[in-house]
Amino acid sequence: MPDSSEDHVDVVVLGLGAGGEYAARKLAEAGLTVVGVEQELVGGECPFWGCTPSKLLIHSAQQGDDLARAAARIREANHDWHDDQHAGPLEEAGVRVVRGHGRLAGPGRVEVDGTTYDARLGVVLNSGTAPAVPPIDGLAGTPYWTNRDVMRVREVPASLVVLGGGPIGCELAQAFARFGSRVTLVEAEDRLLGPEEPEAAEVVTRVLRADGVDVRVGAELTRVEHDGGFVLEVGGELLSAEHLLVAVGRKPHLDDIGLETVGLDPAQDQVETDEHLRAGDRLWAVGDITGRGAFTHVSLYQAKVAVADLLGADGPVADYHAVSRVTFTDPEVGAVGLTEAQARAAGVAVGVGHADIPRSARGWINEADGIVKVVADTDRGVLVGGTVVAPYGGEVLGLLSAAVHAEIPVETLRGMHFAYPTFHRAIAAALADL
Ligand SMILES: Cc1cc2nc3c(=O)[nH]c(=O)nc-3n(C[C@H](O)[C@H](O)[C@H](O)COP(=O)(O)OP(=O)(O)OC[C@H]3O[C@@H](n4cnc5c(N)ncnc54)[C@H](O)[C@@H]3O)c2cc1C
Ligand SMILES: NC(=O)c1ccc[n+]([C@@H]2O[C@H](COP(=O)([O-])OP(=O)(O)OC[C@H]3O[C@@H](n4cnc5c(N)ncnc54)[C@H](O)[C@@H]3O)[C@@H](O)[C@H]2O)c1
Repeated sequence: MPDSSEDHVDVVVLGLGAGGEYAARKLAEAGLTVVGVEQELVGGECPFWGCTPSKLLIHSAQQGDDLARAAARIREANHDWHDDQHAGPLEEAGVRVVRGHGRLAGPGRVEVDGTTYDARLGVVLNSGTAPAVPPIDGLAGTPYWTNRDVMRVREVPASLVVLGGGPIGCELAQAFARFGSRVTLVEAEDRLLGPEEPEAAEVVTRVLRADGVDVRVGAELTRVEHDGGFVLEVGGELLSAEHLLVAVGRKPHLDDIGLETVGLDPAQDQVETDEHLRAGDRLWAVGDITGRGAFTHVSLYQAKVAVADLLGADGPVADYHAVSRVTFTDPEVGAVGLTEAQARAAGVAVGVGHADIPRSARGWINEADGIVKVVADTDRGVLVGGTVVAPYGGEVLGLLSAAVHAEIPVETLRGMHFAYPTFHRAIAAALADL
């Protein structure tokens, strides 16, 4: 048996996260020979350690279920961390799923365990990210949790320190507080959910505190010790906790995939792509590694664009002016497009409108906290961004997403019928405030 072999195919998809899985299936269904390379579980982070299990934890915590029920539903949803429900449909569509670590080996070429796949049309890179772990004194070697570990937890820790006040930290701090843990949330910057509107961060800070979370912003974790439990030095103070969850961002899988063989820098933290998601000669990139928003729906959106390009179809080009995102705290933080600060930095003639959810009829009835904020381009008379913090804020966001995406004139939006008494009616108040 030779040590190495070569195989000729139409397309190799390197990494089968959300976008890679979609692209591989669609390209195979279009009649191409497709190899999909995956080193862990087909489907990637979202179904096994990301979106789905975290939302199951959050839902159970909100319902007042115990953690054991959430844990059982997580195992049921992801088949006990088996990827049969992802790999099976791919193989049925004709994708050859190759298990192992893939590396680019020149334009259109991918090497996996001694076999080189030469892809006539090219390679779709979807290698995604892993949890980032900061170089904090004493942290390495302790049994800290990342999002990978926390989805397997079956017993509520008496106390939990969450490091990082981004979406993962805020969502899980609230869920564990509601399960009964004593939670401390430690954020280095001066507010939670840094990239989102400060008004949204204020609400989230308030509701987390109301849930009993000790929210510490502008706080630095400088030293970690573990001896049965954790002892953590935060701003000179010693905190003890049964567990520590590290949620300080993501590290892209880019340094060990042969980027240098296609003329790209393996030390870069994202892959530049054009409007067709092309990243180089016979190379496309989709998902978190493109730096266009680390969200499943962005990965899927990009994969659709890349597939159209690979098939030579007169398909859509990638457009990011109305990227939506939701942080699934209670209340949810839904946002689309630019924040006020981003719009000002982009030189937009900014107009801003606010509404407070508690002052709306539905907010008062439901005793709900939250805000609506809309950001307009006053020269063009359209919204360029919007944020809704409200119960079902991610659903209410749909109206603002359509408005920003389709550039519906503000005057047209103001003329709509807004049903009474709904949360989305607060958008009318924010538009009136512009
Ligand atoms: C806790 C958590 C909650 C989240 N919640 C949400 C949410 O509610 N909504 C939302 O939109 N997003 C959410 N996200 C983000 C979402 O999970 C990602 O944006 C999504 O997974 C898309 O990632 P991706 O397509 O870039 O690839 P990934 O899911 O990262 O998958 C990449 C795949 O490539 C494989 N791979 C990497 N390198 C190689 C190699 N060299 N050879 C072979 N295989 C390789 C990996 O094993 C992996 O399976 C959450 C993330 C986390 C961690
Ligand atoms: N609902 C959703 O869509 C959802 C949910 C979870 C995660 N995600 C995605 O996953 C990605 C990762 O999420 P995340 O929350 O880990 O990352 P993040 O980068 O969004 O937030 C990390 C936070 O940790 C803080 N931080 C960094 N180093 C720190 C330190 N040493 N001490 C204290 N704080 C520190 C940062 O200031 C930041 O606020 C995000 O980009 C997000 O897009 C999405």
